[in-house]
Amino acid sequence: MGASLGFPLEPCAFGSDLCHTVFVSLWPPEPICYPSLPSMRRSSAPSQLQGSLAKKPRFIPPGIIRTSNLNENEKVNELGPNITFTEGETTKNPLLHLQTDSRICNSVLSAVSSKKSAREINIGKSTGKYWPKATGEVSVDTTNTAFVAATEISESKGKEAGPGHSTKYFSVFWRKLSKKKHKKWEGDAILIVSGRSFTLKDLEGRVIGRGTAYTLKDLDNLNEGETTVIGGKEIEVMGKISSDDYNSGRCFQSSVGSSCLTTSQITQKPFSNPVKNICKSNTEEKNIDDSSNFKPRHDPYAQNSFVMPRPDKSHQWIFNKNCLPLVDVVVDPYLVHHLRPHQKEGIVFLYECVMGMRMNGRFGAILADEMGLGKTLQCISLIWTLLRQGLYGGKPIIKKTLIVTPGSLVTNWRKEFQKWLGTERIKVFTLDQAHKIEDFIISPLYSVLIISYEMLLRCLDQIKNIKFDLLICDEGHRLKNSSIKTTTALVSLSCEKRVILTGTPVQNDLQEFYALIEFVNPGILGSLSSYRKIYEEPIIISREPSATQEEKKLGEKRAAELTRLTGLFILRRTQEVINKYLPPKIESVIFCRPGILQIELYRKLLSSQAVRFCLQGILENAPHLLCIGALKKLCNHPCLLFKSLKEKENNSSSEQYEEYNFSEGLIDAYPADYNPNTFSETDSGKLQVLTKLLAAIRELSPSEKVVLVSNYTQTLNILQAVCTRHGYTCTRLDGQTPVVQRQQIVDGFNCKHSSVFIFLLSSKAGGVGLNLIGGSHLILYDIDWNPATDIQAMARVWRDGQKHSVHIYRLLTTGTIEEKIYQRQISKQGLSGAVVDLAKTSEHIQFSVEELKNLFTLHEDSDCVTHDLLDCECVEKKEHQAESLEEPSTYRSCQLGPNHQKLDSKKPLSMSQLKQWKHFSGKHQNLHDPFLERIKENVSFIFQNVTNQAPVK
Ligand SMILES: Nc1ncnc2c1ncn2[C@@H]1O[C@H](COP(=O)(O)OP(=O)(O)OP(=O)(O)O)[C@@H](O)[C@H]1O
Ligand SMILES: [Mg+2]
Repeated sequence: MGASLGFPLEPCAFGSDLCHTVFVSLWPPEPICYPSLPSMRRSSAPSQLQGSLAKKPRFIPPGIIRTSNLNENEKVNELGPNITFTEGETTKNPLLHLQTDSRICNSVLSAVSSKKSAREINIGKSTGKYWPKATGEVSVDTTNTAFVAATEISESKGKEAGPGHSTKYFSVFWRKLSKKKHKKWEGDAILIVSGRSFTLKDLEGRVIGRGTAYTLKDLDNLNEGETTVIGGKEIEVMGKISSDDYNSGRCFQSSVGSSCLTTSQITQKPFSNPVKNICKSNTEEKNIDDSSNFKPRHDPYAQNSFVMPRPDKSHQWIFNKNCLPLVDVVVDPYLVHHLRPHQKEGIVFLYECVMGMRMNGRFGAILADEMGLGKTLQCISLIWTLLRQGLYGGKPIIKKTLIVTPGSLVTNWRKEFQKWLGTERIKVFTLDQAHKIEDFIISPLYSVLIISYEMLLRCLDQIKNIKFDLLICDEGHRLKNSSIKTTTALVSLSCEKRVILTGTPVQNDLQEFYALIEFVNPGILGSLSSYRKIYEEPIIISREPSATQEEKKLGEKRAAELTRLTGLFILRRTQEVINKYLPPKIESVIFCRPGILQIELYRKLLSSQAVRFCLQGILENAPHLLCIGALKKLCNHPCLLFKSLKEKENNSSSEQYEEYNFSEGLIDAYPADYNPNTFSETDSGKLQVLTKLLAAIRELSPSEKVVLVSNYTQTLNILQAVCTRHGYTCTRLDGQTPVVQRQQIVDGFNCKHSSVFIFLLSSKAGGVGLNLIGGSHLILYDIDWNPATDIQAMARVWRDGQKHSVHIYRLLTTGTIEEKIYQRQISKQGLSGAVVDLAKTSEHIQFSVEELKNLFTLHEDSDCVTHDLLDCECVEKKEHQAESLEEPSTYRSCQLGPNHQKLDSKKPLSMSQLKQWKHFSGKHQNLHDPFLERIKENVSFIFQNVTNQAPVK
């Protein structure tokens, strides 16, 4: 390619003697088509190439970075006399061509020592599926890689197309009709023509003109360069657009995400002639006499070396202005032998993103690996590599890194640095009460600052004055709202290499998704309004049941395009990739029979005026949240409801309770001398099960520990009281725990020699990010509307480093609202494949009257309403009665017939998947699980699933 480019083939002055260890770029290594720099969007439009450019300022849609103000001609001149374009290439983006042309990669690398071929970049070996390429293309193992975004989201209104006509699309310039002499085009637009009607849309997707009654001939025969007047606007046709380009939305943002040359570097730095560069580098070279800089820091040819992908020519062109030799970036072997294959893949992904190798001019990434996959280690490896090494002349890529994380994880980050790099290699600074930001600022020792989101806001002014080259936001889904203070604060930092880490899927809400993307790669999806028009609206419309085929198709295409675009810088792998490193996990959903007092109170509550009011269908101001809250409290323990009723009774401002006569008769249902502080364990089905379970664990596995999770502080108080009653040592982490103490508490629990038996955890306060591998039994005492909260909590113990088999118990009160919430979690969320966001609570859920009716029903005669709903064959055959827990999970009694689906753990558990779990009535003779055996008296039903079960010999 580019054969006609007369590039002077001058070898780089550094050189050949380094060839055996360094891959030296012979700049320019071979003839390259250098690009014309401006936005390439419509440079091929004949109207622009016909000399009319000056009077038609190019319109750049928001979000597309302008490359230069120069016009085409000027740029071509700047390329110098030796550079010409081959015919036809002036109208393309040669760089884009370069990047997608694998030959380029080959030719660059051919300058490398012949050892290269004998050598393998070892991550390729280890995963067998992933191979980094110097071209910036990346192939990712898609079996375990679910790129976040929108496979579920689908799609739009193709109103512009009338029936029976093929729709045509044109890119046009437009301006208002005017009699002025010197008229200017106002912008680019897309003209959609269908039969006798047309729609004109600007590049933000807004309709700026619409009309009918044009003769078919007029509109159908529009040709490039032709001008016409439609709907009061003058247009000039620049070219036809394929329906595919329109449907995918590419025509609106064609330079976004397409790896074409839209880099901010080019915007910021003046275009420089490679010939001049060479001269410049020759002089600079004299100043650089430390040739050892040009050696890779670690031997790239050593066995198991882990070498980062090399840059392609366009990257070199942009970032290696001084023509420094290219040096292999090799991850420290000290780290490499710990890395799992998926972590190597993740490190390459992060490296390519922050280096701008995946998308020119974009340096952001979202690593959305599921919980426990070691996002921390992947980042530490990245930081350590970039701090010490660099592609061009070996110059380190970053100097200072800022890590922002929830308060409870600040110390954990420091400990992870120590764990993986020791104390000597790197100095990290954690900001807390004892360590002030001033100390970080004045000390040259520290290259990493770890800070909580809260502290960031407090020290923002000082932090803004520090130059950070890399910004990592842990549990970064909190940045989904662009107007909150934290996001605004982080956006105000000038650092352009930004990484968000999150274990929570980010694509469920398209606007929040936009906010996260906008944070890491500002402008990549255009302005919010254009994003809405081009992606969000068509996608949402296409999901409505009333959507036409056309709308569905458009929405699907737009969703696919959004996935493609964002997939370049979002990576998500699921738990399965580390399953093999983890011990077995036995997950049980336990349906606990409610106590007598519970049932009585429950009935009373359901017949209360408040509940009746909710069911009348007037949902506005209905007290349904109040009722739901009361039922949930009752399920946890009647004493919780008693306390809140008494509080409300004494509190005259609680109009709500009075208005609906809420406590009417309820208090009377409690024994006259009821004392909530000396509560009885038998009054709550779940508490009875819990105490028996704790006793069984204590007795049968005395060395094992328990994590006990609740969403409510008051419930944790009860659970803590139970621990004290039974003499169990416990520790507690909830929203009130001071941040500085959190890690200490976690460490104390995880310590092998600690005497603490139970870790009481408030899932909302401390669920995210914590490692509680000291515990091997995790009990979820109550259920949250949001499956993400529960999933987060469950992931705390089944993690790397866990030595015991893990038991997860989810306690639900049979027949009550808890079962309904569970069903909602697994049916709605499971079916859509989505996990709602952590911040969503029942306040965000809209309930229909039907749903409320269902919620406010007590099923007293069922052992398990959830199982009744499954339509399971075992009901007739009574198979589950006979099933043994020891059977491997492949031998399930309730396999679905033709509807049988393979378990797909990438999605939350669905109803049909639940059917495939082993399940038993509490009356079952032999549960073959010593812990469950001890509790079965109070249990009506159990579902159980075993992951990573040791093979049966
Ligand atoms: N390659 C590895 N070998 C052994 N242990 C590892 C490895 N990678 C990570 N770990 C350990 O696994 C645990 C989980 O890692 P980490 O906290 O980074 O997970 P995460 O992806 O951030 O999860 P979350 O989303 O829950 O925060 C940590 O204790 C970490 O030290
Ligand atoms: Mg984490």
